[in-house]
Amino acid sequence: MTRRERAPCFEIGGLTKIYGEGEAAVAALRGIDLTIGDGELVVLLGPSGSGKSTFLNILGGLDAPTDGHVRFHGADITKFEDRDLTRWRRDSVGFIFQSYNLMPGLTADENVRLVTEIATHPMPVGDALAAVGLAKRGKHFPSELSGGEQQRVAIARAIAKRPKVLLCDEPTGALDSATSRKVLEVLVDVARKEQATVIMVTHHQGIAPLADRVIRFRDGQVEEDVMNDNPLTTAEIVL
Ligand SMILES: Nc1ncnc2c1ncn2[C@@H]1O[C@H](COP(=O)(O)OP(=O)(O)OP(=O)(O)O)[C@@H](O)[C@H]1O
Repeated sequence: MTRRERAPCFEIGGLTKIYGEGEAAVAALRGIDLTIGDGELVVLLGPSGSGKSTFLNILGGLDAPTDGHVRFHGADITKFEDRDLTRWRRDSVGFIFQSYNLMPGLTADENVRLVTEIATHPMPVGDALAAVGLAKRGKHFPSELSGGEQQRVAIARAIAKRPKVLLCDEPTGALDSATSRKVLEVLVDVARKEQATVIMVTHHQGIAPLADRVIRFRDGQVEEDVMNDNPLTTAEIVL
């Protein structure tokens, strides 16, 4: 599907984030204008400190901008009361981080259940683990799983609530290339099947050809924004 055919998921305008004040002020985002379509798979690249994580955190309602708007299906999430923002985040957004953030004292099943118990339309825990190829590992604790398996549990946890949006910050940052490929395959596969909008921050240029669109940040601004009408599969990319 091309950009013209997609309904807008996020409409972002004048997005600005300044941390600190006076001499210590750091401008992390300097007026970002972007429209991201429903179901789009976006890879976000850019040097360290260019504002990628800040952008992702604001889109996911984890941080507030200094100025600008973020409309999600028409509603400006930056204007939401805390309670509405929390509910929106809980219902609509799945996060996947480089550090898997699993609860070490809970099994894979229990880690996923933490989310399904509070979600509005969750999938069964077993289905979420099956979707990431870990149907038989539900009774295992994180310490009994490899890094790639732990990240797949984190993906299962993120997709189990059937989020409209998946925000991924360096999801393969801690993984070797073979494991990265497996994790990306699961991520892309479930995102396409569930028709989630996926925004993936990475330092790894090799991941970019997977995306429908590649956006590059520099100094808190969009330096480049390129559509890709023929994304490669995870088997085809060079990692
Ligand atoms: N809580 C904070 N307080 C002050 N400055 C911050 C804070 N968070 C981020 N920054 C600054 O904002 C700028 C953008 O940071 P951000 O983490 O968004 O960049 P990034 O592109 O994700 O970097 P990396 O690739 O290294 O993760 C950086 O200069 C950073 O030092």
